Parts: sequence; structure tokens; C-alpha cells
Amino acid sequence: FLQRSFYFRPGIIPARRNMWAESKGLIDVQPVRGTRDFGPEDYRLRQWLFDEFEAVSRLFGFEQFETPVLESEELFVRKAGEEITQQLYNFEDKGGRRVALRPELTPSLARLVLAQGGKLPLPAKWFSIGQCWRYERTTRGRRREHFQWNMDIIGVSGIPAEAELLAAIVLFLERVKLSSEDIVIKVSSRKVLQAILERYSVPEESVGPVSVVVDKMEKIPLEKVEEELSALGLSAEASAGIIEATRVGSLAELEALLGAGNEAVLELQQLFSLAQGYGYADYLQLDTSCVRGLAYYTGVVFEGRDRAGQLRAIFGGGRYDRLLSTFGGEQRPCAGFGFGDCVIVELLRDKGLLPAPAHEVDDLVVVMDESLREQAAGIAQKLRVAGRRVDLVLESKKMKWVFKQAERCGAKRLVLVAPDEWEQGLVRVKDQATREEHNVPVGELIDK
Ligand SMILES: Nc1ccc(Br)nc1
Repeated sequence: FLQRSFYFRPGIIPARRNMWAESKGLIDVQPVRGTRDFGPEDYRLRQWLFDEFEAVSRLFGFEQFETPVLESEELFVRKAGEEITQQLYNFEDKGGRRVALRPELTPSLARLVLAQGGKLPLPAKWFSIGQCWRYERTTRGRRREHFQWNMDIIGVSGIPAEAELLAAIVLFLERVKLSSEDIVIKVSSRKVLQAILERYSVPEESVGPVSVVVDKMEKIPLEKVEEELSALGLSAEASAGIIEATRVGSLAELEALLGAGNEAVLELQQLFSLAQGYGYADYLQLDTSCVRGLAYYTGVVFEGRDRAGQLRAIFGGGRYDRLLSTFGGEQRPCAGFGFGDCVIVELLRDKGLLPAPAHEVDDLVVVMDESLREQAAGIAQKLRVAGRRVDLVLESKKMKWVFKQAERCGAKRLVLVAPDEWEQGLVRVKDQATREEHNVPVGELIDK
């Protein structure tokens, strides 16, 4: 019943509780349903991924922030029927407060921006990596937590903001050796649906809830989509207009549908031109069926998919100019994206691009005679102060075990503290790469 590492074996939700083991008094060693442990092997892979997220964010001049995983429930209570709010991991705490484990990072970002008041210099370019939660009731046994990388630009109303965010994503993809042959970034704008709804005099506030319904089109029958659109008050004609607008596959077609001066058309034309400038245009595909399932988007939206179409969205984002004002704050233009830690790992594994970061230390320090333990401790500490990673063997071990441990910890050097050599001020050093062994004066150990 040992849980296999999650990252390396996707979709393997931990084995059911082991009733036999528990009957013997062993606690349930599985993590809570829908959550993952990150043992050292998984944690190294996760660290590699997060280091890439961070490196790209810093290459774009973004600043890192963090907010609590626990938020006031009200931050996520929205009336647009989004899955993300229907699966809220919410509860009442011992103080009677209605709280929730955050399902996404953007509302927390908005809260933090508002907390800074008018003194926040704009534009603000912020990034964060945080665990997000959902309470999935279905028996599918899906995960209930994942980590998301977010980058957001606050205070820039123009398309250059969206283009810059996409450039960051593409840089990440290319750093992990993916290309436009592997990934397509579907791009559209909520202003397409807005323009259609205007034609049928549907109030603009419906764009969010209508988008939430349209976002489900890939997953539910068309009749159900039409039913839900009708429940939102759309006429049969308006629903037909919306569904037709999700079938546009090029900018030229969109221009023909909405007219050359339409804002969505102009903005998307600018986005594709900037994409040429950055050099990532071949990732982009205009697809008006891409609306994303978050109600608060107000403009450009995008999502990353594997070109083979086997996986769920790898990332998603867009413009959300009204979120701050819905929290009672001053309206500020915002754009951002969320990039999960799971689908990307599945894709990299499928492509044979997943690294397997090994545990490694610089020195394995071994005491050959317990009378020299204090001396060995001193050597280990000096090596560490000099910045070398040291695994100090803490008890008397046979050499067979020592050689095995040297492999396990990827030691570059074996440092043996033994009586005969010590009397001459020497320690025995074995270079693990060259297998060469020689006696080294203790004082010269550091700069070797
Ligand atoms: N929003 C959200 C949270 C957690 C997981 Br797993 N998926 C989506």
C-alpha cells in the first residue's frame, strides 16, 4: 500500500485505506483523499519546475508575493455558476468565520493590491506560486489540490500586457524543451461574446455567466448548453448567435462577423502582430470557442493545450479589468494567467522531457574510528561553512554501507577520517568520479 510517487505516475490516486494494516494498529499512511505527498524524489522534480517558473518570472522583471491559502469565503462567492465556486473548499472555523481554501490566486492578488491602497506604484508586475484547492465530490477520485504559477500585470490597459504574459509562458515552454509543435495557445476575447450579446440587447453583465456556460461546450451536449443559455434569459436567436460566434476559426472570419472596427478584432490583430515581434506567433491560434470558465475575464482570454489534444488545459489566463471594482476598490486594468503543476508534468513525461533531479552532496564524511568523531564533525562543519554540501555519517558503518551511501547521495568525494592518517594531519579522500584516492592535509580539504 506504499503510495507510488504521484508526479511519476499520474492518475494513481493512493490505494484505498489498508484495513488489514489498520487492524494491526498502523495509522492510515495515505495522505488525505485528493492530496499528494511529495517525498524527496517528487519534491526535487517539483522544485525543478518551480525554479523554472521563478526564473522566467524574474527574467520578466516580476516581483514575487504570497498570500495565505486560507481566505475569507466571500472572496470567492460569485453568482456566475462557475465550477470553481461550486467546488469551493469552504467551512466555518472555530471562531464562526466563513473561510475557504483558495481555489485560485487571482482574487487574493486583487485583495492584496486593494490593501496597498493608492500607494502601489503602477504598473505592478507580480508573480506567485501557491497551492489551490477544490472540494470535488464526484467519485472520480480526482485531485483536490494543485499548485499554480501566476503572473499578473496590474495597471496596463493595452494589449502589450497580454502579449508580455504570453511571452513569459512561451519562454518557460522553450526552457523545458517544448515548442509550438507540442503546444497550441488558443486565443480569443470576451469582447466577441459581448458584441454578439449586444446585438440581441442582452445586458453586458451576462457576458460572464454566458462564458461559463459556453466554456462547458466541449464537455456537455449542445442541447444542455442551449438550455443553460435560455435559463440565463437568452432568446433562441441570441443563443444561436452565441454558438455561431464560437465557431470562428480565423481573424478574417471574425472581422467578417463583427466588422473591421470591432474592439475584439482590433485587439486580437494587435496581439497577433506583437506575437510576431516576440517570435511566438506560431504558438497562437484564434479560437472563439476558447472562453475560459472564470466569469471575471473582460477581454482577451487564452489557454494552452497539447497539440495532440490528449490532455486538459496546461495554463489559462486573460484580461480582468473589473475584478478590483467588484471588490469595491478603484477599477484597475489587470491581466494574468494561472499555470498548474500537474498537466505540464504529464505532458513532459509523455514527451520524455521530464528530468529526474538526483539527490547530491559534495562530500560524504566518514569516521573510521569513533575516537575521531569530534575531529570529523569539525571537518564537516568547515566544509559546510565553505559552502560544500556534506553528508556526515553519524554512526559506525561498514565500508560496504559507506560505498552504497556514497552512491545514494551522489557524493562527489568520500572523506575518510582515520587514525593513521590523522596522526600525520591527513585525511583520505576518494574522488568518486575518477576513483582516485589520496591523502590530503586537512587544511587543503576546502579548496580542492
Ligand atoms: N481550482 C482548482 C483547485 C484545485 C484543483 Br486540483 N483544480 C482546480
